Amino acid sequence: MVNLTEITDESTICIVCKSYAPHSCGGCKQVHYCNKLHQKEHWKQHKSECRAFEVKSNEEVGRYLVASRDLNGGEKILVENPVAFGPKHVDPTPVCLGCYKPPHSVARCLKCFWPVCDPKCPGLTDPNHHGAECLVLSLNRCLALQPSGFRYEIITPLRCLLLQKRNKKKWQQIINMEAHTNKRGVSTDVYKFFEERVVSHLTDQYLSKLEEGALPHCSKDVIHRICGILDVNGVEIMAGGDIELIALYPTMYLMEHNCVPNTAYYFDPDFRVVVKPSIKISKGEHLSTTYTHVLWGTDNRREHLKENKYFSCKCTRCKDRTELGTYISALKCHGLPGQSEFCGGWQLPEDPLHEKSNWTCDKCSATLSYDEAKNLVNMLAMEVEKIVQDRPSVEKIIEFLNKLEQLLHPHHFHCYEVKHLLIQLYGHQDGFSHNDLTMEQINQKIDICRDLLSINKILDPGYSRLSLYTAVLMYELHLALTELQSRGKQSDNLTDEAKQLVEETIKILEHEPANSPGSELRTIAIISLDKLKKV
Ligand SMILES: C[S@@+](CC[C@H](N)C(=O)[O-])C[C@H]1O[C@@H](n2cnc3c(N)ncnc32)[C@H](O)[C@@H]1O
Repeated sequence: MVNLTEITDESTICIVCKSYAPHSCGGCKQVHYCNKLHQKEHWKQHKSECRAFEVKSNEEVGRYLVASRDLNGGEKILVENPVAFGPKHVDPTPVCLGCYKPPHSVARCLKCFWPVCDPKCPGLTDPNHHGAECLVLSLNRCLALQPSGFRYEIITPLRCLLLQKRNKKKWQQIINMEAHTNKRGVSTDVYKFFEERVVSHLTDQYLSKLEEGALPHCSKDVIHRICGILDVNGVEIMAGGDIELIALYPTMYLMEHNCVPNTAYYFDPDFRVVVKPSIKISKGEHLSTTYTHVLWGTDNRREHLKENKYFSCKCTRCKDRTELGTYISALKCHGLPGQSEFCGGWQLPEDPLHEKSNWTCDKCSATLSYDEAKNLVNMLAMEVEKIVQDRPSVEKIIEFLNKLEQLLHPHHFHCYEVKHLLIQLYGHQDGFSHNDLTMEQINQKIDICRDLLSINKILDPGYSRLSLYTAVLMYELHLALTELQSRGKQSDNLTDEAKQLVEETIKILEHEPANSPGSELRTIAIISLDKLKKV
């Protein structure tokens, strides 16, 4: 029978001498020491980094983080390892459970028979990766011999459950996270979904085969709670290629949501997270991140947050009809019925914090119902999705864009997406290489890039969430400026700007995971910068 207590605990390491470190800094709890002497020795260096924030709480948000001193863009305010991580509990990517690379088509773990990259993958016996859960998965090897015997959704919940034996502190950290269980009752769709996909399968196929008392807390309620905790607090990690994982971090999860976040984060190859301010943060300000997509309109963002994170966002961007002057949700006003001339105004939600607000024009008295506005945007969403998937000719995209701009503000998120596609095809599609473009087309590409960059600057001032979008815009803008130069539009300013744009592209993509589109663009940008320097 499996003895789960035999699996060893991790130790923390002294920052000074790398030996076992049972003490942590009382201020930030982020740095560990073997003894008081090393802590004292390290204080001179540590004091400027210590205690970047404190934990506070209020009724509306629960716990949140507040800057305990003025914070500058570059500094690391939090570096921490995950308490648990693994394949996503919803739509997981099949991975080798030892190293999270794609599994080999026939290689199997020799104990539990789950797919792996190589039976000798070191992570398979490491309890911080596959080692612990392998003991439980081995209890049902017969299932692993069936073609659909691997339900990756259960892995991360199982890893969380196993912490009650392996590391009580981490177990407490997880189980104390918010799960919004009261909004995920038995009759809800979310409950039914997890009951079917995770809870029953994990219980019936594996946990029921454990010795009685091997895992004291493994009832269906506890597993549902863990699924809620992963939904509400889990952070998605792009682990290279198309692989996405999910992780729970012991402090980072306390950061509240804001639709214009003031922090950015990235992961190192061991999934340690590093959080930095993306803009200057003054003492007393709340530290925030974004739980949703920055380029969605207010209605979509708030709906997503309500459904998945169980709160109604009331941030400055959500409160403002124009979304900080970007007009990213605005529709073109077509005036009052019977009116032949356009008033030149924009239809915006009358009260964006009201779930089904009417839309009113900012110039005339024309009004749209919530449903009329929503139906129009949803109908166009399908057309935009098709265009983005099919990537038709540049001519077709321009034609579609003209149609969109008859109905929407040129900054509307649908127009944004189509324009972002257009600037990647202008200069690269057959017959539209930069050489082939007319001056009008090059100038159009330049104008679109500048316009979209100005939106990104407002909605994501520190490039924390739109790094790839921004980097593509900067790189494409540099290509268009370089083409202008090559046509004899000599100007030192153009060269300087092109160089700065490539330098910025490289910087923005600094922490992109290997083999991702971001890291590929970064490599291309490094080569381009080299060429520009030679010119
Ligand atoms: C990842 S947790 C953050 C930590 C949480 N406040 C706690 O005390 O455990 C996400 C939850 O915090 C709350 N929250 C985060 N940002 C919020 C915001 N801007 N407004 C209201 N509630 C928020 C919501 O309950 C949300 O589901």
